[in-house]
Amino acid sequence: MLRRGALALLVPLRRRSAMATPPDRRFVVELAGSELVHFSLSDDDNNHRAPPRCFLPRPGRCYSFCLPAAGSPRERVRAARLHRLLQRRLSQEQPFGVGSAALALLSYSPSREAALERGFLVQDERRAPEIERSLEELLRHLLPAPVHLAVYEVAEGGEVRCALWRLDGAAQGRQLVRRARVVAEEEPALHPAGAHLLEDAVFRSRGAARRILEECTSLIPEAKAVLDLVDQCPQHPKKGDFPVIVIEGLDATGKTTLTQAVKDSLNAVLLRSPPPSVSQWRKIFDDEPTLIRRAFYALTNYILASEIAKASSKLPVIVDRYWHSTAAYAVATEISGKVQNLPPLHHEVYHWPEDLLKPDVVLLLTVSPEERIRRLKGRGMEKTEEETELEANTCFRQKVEESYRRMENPTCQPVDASPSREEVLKAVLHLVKNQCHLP
Ligand SMILES: Nc1ncnc2c1ncn2[C@@H]1O[C@H](COP(=O)(O)OP(=O)(O)O)[C@@H](O)[C@H]1O
Ligand SMILES: Nc1ccn([C@@H]2O[C@H](COP(=O)(O)OP(=O)(O)O)[C@@H](O)[C@H]2O)c(=O)n1
Repeated sequence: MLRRGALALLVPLRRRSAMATPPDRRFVVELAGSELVHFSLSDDDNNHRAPPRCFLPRPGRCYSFCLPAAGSPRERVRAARLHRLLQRRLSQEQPFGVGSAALALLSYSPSREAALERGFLVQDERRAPEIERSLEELLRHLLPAPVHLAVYEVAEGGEVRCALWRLDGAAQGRQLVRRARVVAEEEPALHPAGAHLLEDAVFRSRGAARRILEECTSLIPEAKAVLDLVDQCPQHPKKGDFPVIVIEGLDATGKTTLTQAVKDSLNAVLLRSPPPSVSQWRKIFDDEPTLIRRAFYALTNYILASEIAKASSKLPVIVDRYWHSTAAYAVATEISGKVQNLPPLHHEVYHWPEDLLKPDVVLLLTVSPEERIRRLKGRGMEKTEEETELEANTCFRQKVEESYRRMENPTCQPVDASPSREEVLKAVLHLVKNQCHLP
């Protein structure tokens, strides 16, 4: 049974180019442990490059396919939701999941940034015929024809060979498009998804995020409610005369505790992000692909901005998370691999949006991983999927924190939040009173 709105996904994605694999197409797959493997397909007998570090379980087999990721907001929304649906099917539904794993695959062209495609590399360690059969059936059912399915095997001598098949619609037939060797490729200077962050995950303006959620109203009814709330907010709310201080940081660094204490000490207004007016819809959007989820959080920051503008005309304002959370988690989610794969310092993705009310001070609470886990356990609350991800995935946590540290104008000023509640409060009040010229 297709999920709500999934049938609408079948609105034809942009027709794929007739050539299945343009000449300079590259692939990158993220293995367990955040290791990236870059490779390409070569049928040039003079290309004696070795196969990539192996993504092929022996004596297994692998399959891969991709969806276009670039295009209009409508095309990107449908491709993102289709990708999310496939991710669920490939990890939760029989016969997948048992003895097979679906890894995130990116297909890109070094010469054509817009040619980014997102897909999966399915590892089948048992070479089970039902995996190939079920995968083909899934692709015929969910993806607009023609679909290209690559099948990888290890040939004698350790070579990795690929057969590329073209599946035309519901008909059972498939045509062999090409056979090629799989060869290792150098890691490009910039992560292939980096150039797309600004339109796919870190929105540069209220309009850019709005255009994505507008395309969701027929698929997610709550999107309309969010858009209505955003549209009631002034376009460029002005900050009042009182200081606006934002507290940022990973889960369980002590933001909730500290912001409450600072509120009491400064007789400030405490605002949280996302604001209460939209928090009932978070679970719905947290369940969506990054493109839609981050557009939701980006828009909630604009709703929060109008609340900050009003509150800061009367009292100091302390904010628990704001735009830096949205951007840092978006970057860390979209950029696979390790910290070194993040966009470089001063990249536009770290710059505050021109049309969003800017705070006076942003403090980044930092604690050791061990202290965070202690506090997570101490909090005893149900862990969100993301917190579980953070706890399980040191690499993801490092990418979030490093993204926070790279933010500019305003920067996120690190504050050691490991000491006691009282000591952290004292240090923060000292910082804030100095920087905001408070008595
Ligand atoms: N300075 C601190 N020292 C020890 N425990 C703390 C400190 N600050 C917060 N905690 C505890 O850590 C847990 C997480 O704090 P919380 O404020 O909820 O973090 P966040 O809002 O960043 O997720 C809570 O149980 C809280 O009581
Ligand atoms: N302005 C914001 C606020 C939260 N978020 C997302 O919401 C997640 C957790 O928010 P939360 O408030 O439940 O987490 P805690 O503050 O309780 O640690 C963050 O990890 C972000 O992914 C966001 O993207 N943008």
